[in-house]
Amino acid sequence: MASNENGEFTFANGNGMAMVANGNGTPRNGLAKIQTQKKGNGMCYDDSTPPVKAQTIDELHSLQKKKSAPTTPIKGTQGGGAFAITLSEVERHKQQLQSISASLASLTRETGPKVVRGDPAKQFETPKVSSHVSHHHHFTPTISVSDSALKFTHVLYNLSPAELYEQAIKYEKGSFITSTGALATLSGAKTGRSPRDKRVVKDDTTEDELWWGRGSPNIEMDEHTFMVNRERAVDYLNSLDKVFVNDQFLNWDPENRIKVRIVSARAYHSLFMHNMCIRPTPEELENFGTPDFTIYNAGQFPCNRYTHYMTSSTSIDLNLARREMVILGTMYAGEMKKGLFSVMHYLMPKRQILSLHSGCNMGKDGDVALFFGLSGTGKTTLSTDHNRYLIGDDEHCWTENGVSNIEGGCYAKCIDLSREKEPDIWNAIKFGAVLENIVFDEHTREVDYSDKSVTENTRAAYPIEYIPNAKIPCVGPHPKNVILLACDAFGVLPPVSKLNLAQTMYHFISGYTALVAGTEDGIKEPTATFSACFGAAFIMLHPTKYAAMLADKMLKHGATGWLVNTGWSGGSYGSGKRIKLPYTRKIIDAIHDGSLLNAKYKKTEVFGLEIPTEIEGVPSEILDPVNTWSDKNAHNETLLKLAGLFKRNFETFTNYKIGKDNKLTEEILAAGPNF
Ligand SMILES: Nc1ncnc2c1ncn2[C@@H]1O[C@H](COP(=O)(O)OP(=O)(O)OP(=O)(O)O)[C@@H](O)[C@H]1O
Ligand SMILES: O=C([O-])CC(=O)C(=O)O
Ligand SMILES: [Ca+2]
Ligand SMILES: [Mn+2]
Repeated sequence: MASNENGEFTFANGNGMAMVANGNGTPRNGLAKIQTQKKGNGMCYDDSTPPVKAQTIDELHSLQKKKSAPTTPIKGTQGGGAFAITLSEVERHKQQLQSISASLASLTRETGPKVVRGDPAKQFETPKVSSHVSHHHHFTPTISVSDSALKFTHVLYNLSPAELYEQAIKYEKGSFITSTGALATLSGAKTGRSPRDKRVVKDDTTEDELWWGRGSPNIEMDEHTFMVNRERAVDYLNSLDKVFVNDQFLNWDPENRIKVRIVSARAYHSLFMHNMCIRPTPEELENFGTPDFTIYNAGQFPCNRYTHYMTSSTSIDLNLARREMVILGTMYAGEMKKGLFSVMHYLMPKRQILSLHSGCNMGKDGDVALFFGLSGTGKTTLSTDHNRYLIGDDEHCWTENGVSNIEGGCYAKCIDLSREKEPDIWNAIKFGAVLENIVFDEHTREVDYSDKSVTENTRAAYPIEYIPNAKIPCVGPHPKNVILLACDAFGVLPPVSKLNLAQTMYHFISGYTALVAGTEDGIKEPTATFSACFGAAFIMLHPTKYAAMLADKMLKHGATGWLVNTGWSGGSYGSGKRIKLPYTRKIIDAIHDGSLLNAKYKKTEVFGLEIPTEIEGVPSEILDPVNTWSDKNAHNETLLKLAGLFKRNFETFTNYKIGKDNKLTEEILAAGPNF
C-alpha cells in the first residue's frame, strides 16, 4: 500500500497490480492478496464473495463512511437518483452556508469567505462541492479587495467527536488518546480563565443596565475597539485553511433556549463545546437558522497590546448589542463556556429568570437541591451523586416553572481524581471526553491524576449523558434546598450550618471561599476570596438584583439555605486537613433526606451559625470547628480574622436595597458576623 498526498492509502502495488479487498474495504484474512493476472478493465474482484458495489477506489473508501446529516458535504450536486433531494433542502443548506459566511465577513472579505464544508485535505477530491458553493458566494475582486478575499476557508461544521479526534490528533500538537479513550489536550500557556482581560462594550444601554465600577467584573471597552479586535480575530480565522463551526443550544428550558454559534480554530475547542453546549438533533440543525449569539475564538492569536483598553496580549471581549464575543490570546476553552454564561446572566434576568452558578440534582422523590460555590468548592463533585439524578453541575436557570440546566455537559476538576471517591466522574472520562492538561504514561496512556506538572487546574469535559443517572431533559421542579459551598482553608467555618433567609442572602452576596494554591515550596497562607453570588466573574447586573430574585424564589417555594464547608478542619491549611469527602457526602445526604432539618442545633459565636450536634456517619466532634483545633487561641484569632474580612468585604453592599422594602436589607446586614 502507498500513501497519496491526501494521506490516504491506495491499494495499487508497485507493478500496477491492484490488491483485492472485500466489501468492508479491508483485505481478506488481514493480508492483501496479490492478483497476478490483470483483468480487462483493470479492476480486480474476488469471485468467492459478491463483488463490492464500488467502481473505483475512491468509491470504495466512500462506502466505508456512512453518510449522515450534519457533516455530509452539500447534497444535490450529483443530480437525480438516490441523491435527489427537495429544493427546500438545498435552500436550507444554502442559507446555512450564507449565514456562516456572513459570520466570517470582514473588511478584507466584504461578503465573507467562500465557505466549503469538509476537510481541506479532501478539497481536490470533491470539486463539485466547492464549485457548487463558490458559485453562490462568488464575487468579482476589485482593487480594494486584498488577496485574502480569494482564499477558501473550509468550514468543518458540527463535526462528530470521532471526526474531531482525527482532526486533533492529526493537526494539534499535544493531542493524544488516553487508555480510557478520552482525548488528552493541552490548552497552551493559559490553563485557567483570565478575568482581568475580560472587557464589555459600554454603550448607552449597557451603561445603565450593567454593574460597573468597584467590585464589578465588567471592565469597559468601546464599540470601536471591539471592532478592531473582532476584525483581528476574524481575519486570523479567515487566514486559516479551515475553521470549526459549532451550532448548538443553551438552556434545556425550551421556552428560553438560546442558539449559539462558536467559530474556532482548534478541534479541541470544537469538541469541548460539543460536549458543553446542548447538542442539536440533525433536524434541529437543519432548521438552525441564524444564531442568537456568536463566539469568535482566535485564541492562538494575540490581541495588539497597543489597542486602547488592552493591558496584555489576552482579550476576551463581549458585545451584547452585537451579540458577539471575541477571544484573542488564550486557548483555555473555559473562556467560551463562561463567556456564554455571562451572556445568560444578562439575558435571563431580563425575562425575570434567575441565572445561577450552581450545580443541581434531584432525589427519587423529586426533591431538588442547588449547590452554589466558587471554583473548586465541590459543585461538580457533590451534585454528581450516585443516589440522585444529575440535572447539571455548573450553570442553571430558575424560572416560574422550576430549574433548567443551561449546558449539555459537565466540567470536572481532575486533580487527585479517584475511582473510589468519584466513580461516576471517573467512568465518564471515556471516548468523547476532553481531558485538559493532564499527564499520562507515554506508553500505556494511563492518566496520572495526581500529576500537577502542567497545572493544578486539570479538567475533564464530557456530555452530561455520560453520567448514568443524568436527568434528561435536564430540568426539574423548584428547589427544596439551597446549599452554599465554601472551601474554608482557614478551618473555622463549621462543616454544615442551617441558615435563615437573611443569612442565606448575606452569604450568597458575600460569596466566600479560601483556597490555597498548590505550591512546591510548602505552606502558604490561605487567602480569602469574596465573589458576589458565588460567581462575580460572570454576573452582569448588580449582585443585589440576583440576590433579590433568589430571596423571592426561596421564600415563595419554601427552600432552606445551608452553608457547607468543604475545606479545612482541625486547623488552617498547613496544620489541619481538608474535610474528608465521605463526611461531606453524609452531611449532604442528611440535608437531602430531611433529617438535618429537624436535628438539634446550637448557635456559634461570631458568625451566629446554627450547627447540628449530631449527623449519622459523621464524628460529632468535627461539627463544631473549635473542638478540632488543639490551639484554642489560634482558633479564636483565626475566627476573628475571617469575620473581619467578611465585614470589610460587605461594606461595598451596605448602601444597596434588596427587594421592595428595607426590612430584608436590614436583616441581611445584621446576618453577618457580630463581634
Ligand atoms: N470534602 C470535600 N467536598 C467536596 N470536594 C472535595 C472535598 N475534599 C476534596 N474535594 C475535591 O475538591 C474538588 C472540588 O471540585 P469541583 O470540580 O467539584 O469544583 P466546582 O465547584 O465544580 O468548581 P468549578 O466551578 O470550577 O467547576 C474536587 O477535586 C474534589 O475531589
Ligand atoms: O470556568 C472555568 O474555567 C471553570 C469553572 O467552572 C469555574 O471556574 O467556575
Ligand atoms: Ca465544576
Ligand atoms: Mn464553574
